Amino acid sequence: MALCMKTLYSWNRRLAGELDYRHVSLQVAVFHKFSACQALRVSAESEDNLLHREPVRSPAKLDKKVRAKSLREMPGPSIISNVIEFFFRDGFSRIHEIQLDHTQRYGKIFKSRIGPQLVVSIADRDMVEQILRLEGTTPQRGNMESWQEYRDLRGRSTGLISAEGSHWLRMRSVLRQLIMRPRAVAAFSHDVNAVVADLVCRIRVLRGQQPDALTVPNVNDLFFKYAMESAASILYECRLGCLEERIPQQSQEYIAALHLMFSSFKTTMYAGAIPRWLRPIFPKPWAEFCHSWDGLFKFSQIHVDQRLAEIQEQVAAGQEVKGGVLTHMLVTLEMNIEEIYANLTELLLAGVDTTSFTLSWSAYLLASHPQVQQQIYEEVAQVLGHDQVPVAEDITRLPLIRGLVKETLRLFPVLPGNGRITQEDVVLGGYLIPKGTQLALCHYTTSMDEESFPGAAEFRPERWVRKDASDRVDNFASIPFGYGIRSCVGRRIAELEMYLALTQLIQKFKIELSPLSQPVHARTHGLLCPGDPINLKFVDRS
Ligand code: HEM
Repeated sequence: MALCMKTLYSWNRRLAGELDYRHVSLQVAVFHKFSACQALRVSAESEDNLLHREPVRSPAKLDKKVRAKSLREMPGPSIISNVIEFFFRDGFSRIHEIQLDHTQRYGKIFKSRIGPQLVVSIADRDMVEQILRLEGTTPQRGNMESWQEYRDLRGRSTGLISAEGSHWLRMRSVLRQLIMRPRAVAAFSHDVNAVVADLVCRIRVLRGQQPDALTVPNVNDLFFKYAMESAASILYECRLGCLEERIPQQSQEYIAALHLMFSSFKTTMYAGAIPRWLRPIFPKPWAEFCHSWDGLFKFSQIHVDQRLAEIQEQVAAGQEVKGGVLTHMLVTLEMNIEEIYANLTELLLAGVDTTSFTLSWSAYLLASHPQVQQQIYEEVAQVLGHDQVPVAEDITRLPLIRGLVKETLRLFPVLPGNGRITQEDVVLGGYLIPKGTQLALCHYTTSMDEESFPGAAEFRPERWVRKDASDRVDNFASIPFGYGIRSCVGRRIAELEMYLALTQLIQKFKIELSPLSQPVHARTHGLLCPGDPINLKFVDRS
């Protein structure tokens, strides 16, 4: 399955009659999308080189006695079957299902190829672990050429998602200090709770507008605004007004730019896939791609500049400068101003849809499983009573709330797959994988593995609750935030936002399916998202 982007690219190139595949610029505009597609790679080596690399004895790190097979011997779907799957059977919206299907057909390691491009998909917990544990200091996910091209064009910096090598490492170490340390993130509880309070008010307003006075239609729209507002309150240290009746113009423009980036699958895909020389003939995708980035950067710049001006005024008045993430960045200048713009842009971009889809799925799963919801409610009521507002420290006493989020992300991993480029030769599943190969880590498939998760199709948050200290519930079969040095830098922020919102929603409301709701199925639109609107009733607990 690991093929969607390549397939598309190749298709375009074939249509154009171009046969030189060597400088493929296959990239998706949005990193999360691209990871989910699992297919974007610019091979440093031609397919010939990769496929005909002679089988060798395994490298020293791996089993020395086993003779490794070459990639030529690895099974996988043919080019033509992928073209049919993706272009004639709407494969782009079923990437997660195709991942499962290909694993069943070809095994837990298989290759997909188009021309010189090759992706090796891995759908095995232990192999995923092996790869991620072998990572060096600056792991690479995949090619980010069109992101880089936009930044070069506008004289912008790369941020954490798009940067590589030592530049990435330097910025990562700054951000890690600011948003990954548990104590630093716990300090944001108050800001996030202010947004949760607005979310609760908004739910009351929205349901009041419905005939039954209970239903909130399309909860993802609401959770999108919550995720954006709460991420901005932490990162930009200000409120955007997304949960107000009338959203301020500036925030509306940002939402439009974000929607353009995320919702327009074609924009993000074709921008990277269409070769530069074809842009005069098909100008729209690249133009939309740039337009969307312009909007996202503009928004960050306005907020960063605003905070900078405030700090300058405080300094001029001899006042002490206090603040959070942005203030720290602006005062210490461990990153230059362009890097600050770029990182805030990319952090917000990465943090909104991911969190809002997970919240939507969690609410949907709770509504579909009233007994599980009751169990979690009882835990919340026991620990916090009916009106104590939770803070980060309380979450350790709410194992089922944590289990709820983990189980939601196991069933609906927002990124159903992720990418890595091998930085040295490795032997994996008996095959020699040469340095420079694009790997697709099939997280959706490993999450559904019965051996790792008995009753894998069932929603069981309690499976994540440790019975005692020796009970190991974490494993590489479900790593929704990735693993290791290049894992999600926003994980703790996302978790805080989700824990605090879900705890209060469960405390205040009984969440039920609305009769307006049809069963909701997942589809891939870059990320794994609800394929239909989720309409839920929020019934007051009191
Ligand atoms: C449910 C919510 C989220 C999920 C499931 C998620 C998942 C992921 C995953 C799987 C990766 C790739 C990790 C890897 O390659 O090993 C990633 C990277 C990243 N995420 Fe998240 N994410 C979420 C929320 C957020 C939030 C709220 C932010 C920002 C505040 C954020 C910012 C980022 C950034 C900047 C990267 C790139 C890190 C790097 O390359 O160093 N994410 N995320």
